[in-house]
Amino acid sequence: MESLSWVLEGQVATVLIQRPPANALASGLIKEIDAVLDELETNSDVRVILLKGEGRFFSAGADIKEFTTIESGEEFSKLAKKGQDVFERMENFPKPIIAAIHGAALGGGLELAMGCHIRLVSENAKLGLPELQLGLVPGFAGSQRLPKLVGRAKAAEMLLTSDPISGTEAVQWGLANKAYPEDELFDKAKEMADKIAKKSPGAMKAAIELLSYTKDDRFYEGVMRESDLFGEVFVSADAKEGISAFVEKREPHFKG
Ligand SMILES: C/C=C/C(=O)SCCNC(=O)CCNC(=O)[C@H](O)C(C)(C)COP(=O)(O)OP(=O)(O)OC[C@H]1O[C@@H](n2cnc3c(N)ncnc32)[C@H](O)[C@@H]1OP(=O)(O)O
Repeated sequence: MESLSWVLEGQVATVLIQRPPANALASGLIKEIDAVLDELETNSDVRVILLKGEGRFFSAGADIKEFTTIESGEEFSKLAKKGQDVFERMENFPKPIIAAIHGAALGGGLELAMGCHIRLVSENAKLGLPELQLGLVPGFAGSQRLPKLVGRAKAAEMLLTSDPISGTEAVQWGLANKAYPEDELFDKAKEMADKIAKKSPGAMKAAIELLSYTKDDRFYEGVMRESDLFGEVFVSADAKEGISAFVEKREPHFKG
């Protein structure tokens, strides 16, 4: 694997995203996450998974530079579907997955974190879905998971303003479980992972299966619609402007 590694400490597998400078989720990295899940699922020494990012951020989202190489809306929708499937697999994964988020979890990075069962954050982390700043919409099920966690009004604010919230706010808003000073985050996350790892694997698997019944058919309809709209919006002139503006490090000017 190029951008992902994992190490077993006790019964906890710590998975590290290693794709400098921003741990951007290129399509290859999403496939690597899927492949790592295969390994972790069958390895009976692994009881709990702790996911974190190397460097300055957890993950700054899908790889915006890779977007410039995608030509059709269909291809873009396909990219979204792959991310949706992998993050859905994570949410239903038979072993608990904890995200330890420092720096930033933006766009696809936050969608990855929302696919985890528990989110621990640094107080100063930035969490958001800034896709509209690029002339896009979320594509990895964020449009459906975020309102379930924070409610529709706060999700609307986060989507429409593109402004991130801090780790401290994320806990107040129900998006994250606990916030810590950044230098304590990984130790605290490992402590929680070790505690959970002592539980019965069979009971943990059953508990996770039970949690999945809180999602209804509308969620899956919304996720399908999201990948369609992700592709439709991508072919607009505004999306081209938003993506170019990011690459050129300037403000976008959307004409509609
Ligand atoms: C379906 C999913 C869709 C999506 O996920 S769309 C993407 C949503 N994410 C975003 O829009 C976040 C974009 N990034 C940012 O807002 C900022 O960056 C940060 C807040 C994460 C960090 O800001 P700062 O500390 O000022 O650093 P910096 O110079 O902007 O970034 C460092 C390097 O990282 C690259 N980078 C950051 N995010 C991404 C990304 N998402 N895809 C590709 N590259 C990214 C930059 O370009 C730059 O690189 P260089 O040093 O070569 O100029």
